[in-house]
Amino acid sequence: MVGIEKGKALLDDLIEKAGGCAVVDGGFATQLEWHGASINDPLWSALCLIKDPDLIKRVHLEYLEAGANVLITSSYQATLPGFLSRGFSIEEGELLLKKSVKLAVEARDKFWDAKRRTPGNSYNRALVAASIGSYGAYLADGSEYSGCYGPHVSIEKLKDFHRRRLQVLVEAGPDLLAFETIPNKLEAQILSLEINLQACVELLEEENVQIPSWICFSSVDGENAPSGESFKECLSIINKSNKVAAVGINCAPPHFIQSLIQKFKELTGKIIVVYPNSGEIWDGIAKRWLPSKCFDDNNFELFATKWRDSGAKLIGGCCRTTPSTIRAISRVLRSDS
Ligand SMILES: C[S+](C)CC[C@H](N)C(=O)O
Ligand SMILES: N[C@@H](CCS)C(=O)O
Ligand SMILES: [Zn+2]
Repeated sequence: MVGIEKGKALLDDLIEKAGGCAVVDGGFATQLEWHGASINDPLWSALCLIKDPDLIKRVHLEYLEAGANVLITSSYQATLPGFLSRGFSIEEGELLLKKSVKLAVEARDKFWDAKRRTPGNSYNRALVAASIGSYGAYLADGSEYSGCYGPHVSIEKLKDFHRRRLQVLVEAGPDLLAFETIPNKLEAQILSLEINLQACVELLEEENVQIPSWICFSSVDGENAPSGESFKECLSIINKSNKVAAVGINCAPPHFIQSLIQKFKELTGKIIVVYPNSGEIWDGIAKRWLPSKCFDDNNFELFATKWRDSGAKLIGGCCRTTPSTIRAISRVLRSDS
């Protein structure tokens, strides 16, 4: 087995060994902030790649200790234009992107080595998913939750935005790519193969990416992508790509998840991945989380089994969830698998 099939087998194996449902980590930026990192910045969590890489590794280790089977890298808002605007050269920006994968791989390997030395352990090595935040994340105006990219954003522009970062992250050697908070069909479209759609010869195909991806959407109404486009439309495009192993929802309120899993089950045969936020709402202008209908760790524990029973095979948390949330999810999924 080679290339993409080998990568998919690695993911299937992880899920199987985890008892049918593997655990994704939780809010990465949230935990950085809990440790005192100041990330109110256009680079958001990626600022720590410059300022405090040791903290990034520490947070990855905390999520592994909490039971995460998949680590998502610190590259959500790490982009070459973002680094260039801070005075870095292209080469330096590319090194920062690579560093995001390196830090997660080092944490994963350190944790795995320690576990392997424990007699009688049945620990399975975690996978590293390189985060690729949406164009809206880079814009840093909250548009990953609205899908409003304005009239001048074409498929070509989005492909140009994603292409080099995708190449660099793949070269750094993660196990998976995690496209996060995709808010509209146009952006999903560039990530998968749909030869007959507009000018779109899709990026994963063009770049002949040999590791599997997941594509996760945000949602603000619990039924559609934030742009208002239906998930039926979005998934019909993604379903045609063999490069995409899993689809799902991230950073949406947790009370939307159950019905969205049921909807996705009807629309795709791909692995379903869900990692909602706490239910708080991001105010992209004020740059802060507003309280709303929230889940605490007990709710996550209660709902994780329901989400698994509905068909999700990768479950974790996104913004405003912490290692304690992941510990609760991991404990409940392990105890009755
Ligand atoms: C997942 S959101 C909370 C990340 C931050 C956002 N892109 C911003 O920069 O405002
Ligand atoms: N994985 C991202 C958040 C996506 S909304 C991070 O915490 O950096
Ligand atoms: Zn999030």
